[in-house]
Amino acid sequence: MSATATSPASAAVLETRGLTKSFRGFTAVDDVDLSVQEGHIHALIGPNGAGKTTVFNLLTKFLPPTRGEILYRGKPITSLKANQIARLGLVRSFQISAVFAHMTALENVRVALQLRLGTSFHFWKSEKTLDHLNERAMALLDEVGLSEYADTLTVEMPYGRKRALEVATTLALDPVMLLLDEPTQGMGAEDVDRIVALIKRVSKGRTVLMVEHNLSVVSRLCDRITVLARGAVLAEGDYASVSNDPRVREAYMGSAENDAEKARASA
Ligand SMILES: Nc1ncnc2c1ncn2[C@@H]1O[C@H](COP(=O)(O)OP(=O)(O)OP(=O)(O)O)[C@@H](O)[C@H]1O
Repeated sequence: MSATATSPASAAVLETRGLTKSFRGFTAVDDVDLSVQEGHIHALIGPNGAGKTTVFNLLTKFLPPTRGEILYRGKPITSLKANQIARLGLVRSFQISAVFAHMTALENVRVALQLRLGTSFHFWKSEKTLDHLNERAMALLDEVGLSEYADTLTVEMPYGRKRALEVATTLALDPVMLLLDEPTQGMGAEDVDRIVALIKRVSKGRTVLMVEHNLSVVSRLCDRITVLARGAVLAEGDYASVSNDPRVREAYMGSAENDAEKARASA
């Protein structure tokens, strides 16, 4: 989606300016300027230790920055807490703890819907309200392809399906923007394909920022990619441009060499 000529800044949903995080003198994230455009699926990639998780944790308020600013639709949100940005529509997904193992898939989505509505217990005693909730929860399960798992205990669901359930519980919060932390981590090829299709589907009308190691997933899904190396932005662009960038190739190779060196040293 391109910015209009008159208001180029207004198309950014999430931005950072000079975002920096130091851990006892070690700068893990160094002066990062990021701009995620409305409607994009944007990936944060980079070799091991590049600072991806730290940036993600800063954006989702799991960590406070040492310096810099975070803006949502042009307004500073640097000092807001995770629940406050969730209320603005910025919702983090893919935390396996976000679903309750001993509840069914349907119950999990219903709890997420109740959390969003946040109304009193008394309110939930109405049969009509409960019916409405069940309907909405079933629709969300259907959206992520889990209708047939509605009455299955989460603990008994295959790993890939649990992650799809997390997407359903996230959608229950009605996000404007989804923040996904390694959505295909630990998955086999079949589950990866399913999650790719799912992210494509649920990204319609939304903005997505994801940290992802699997470059094939990134190439299939993402409109824009920011490559981090040693805490700083090394390159940015679409998949073709960043994957052909010699600096990006070198950063990945360098990290592979470092890993090999570490492995040799510890052998
Ligand atoms: N709490 C912390 N205390 C000290 N150093 C940290 C902390 N968290 C991260 N780091 C360091 O910051 C750097 C960036 O780490 P981060 O986990 O953000 O990288 P990453 O790109 O997500 O890596 P990976 O792909 O391996 O998950 C690393 O050198 C890491 O050791």
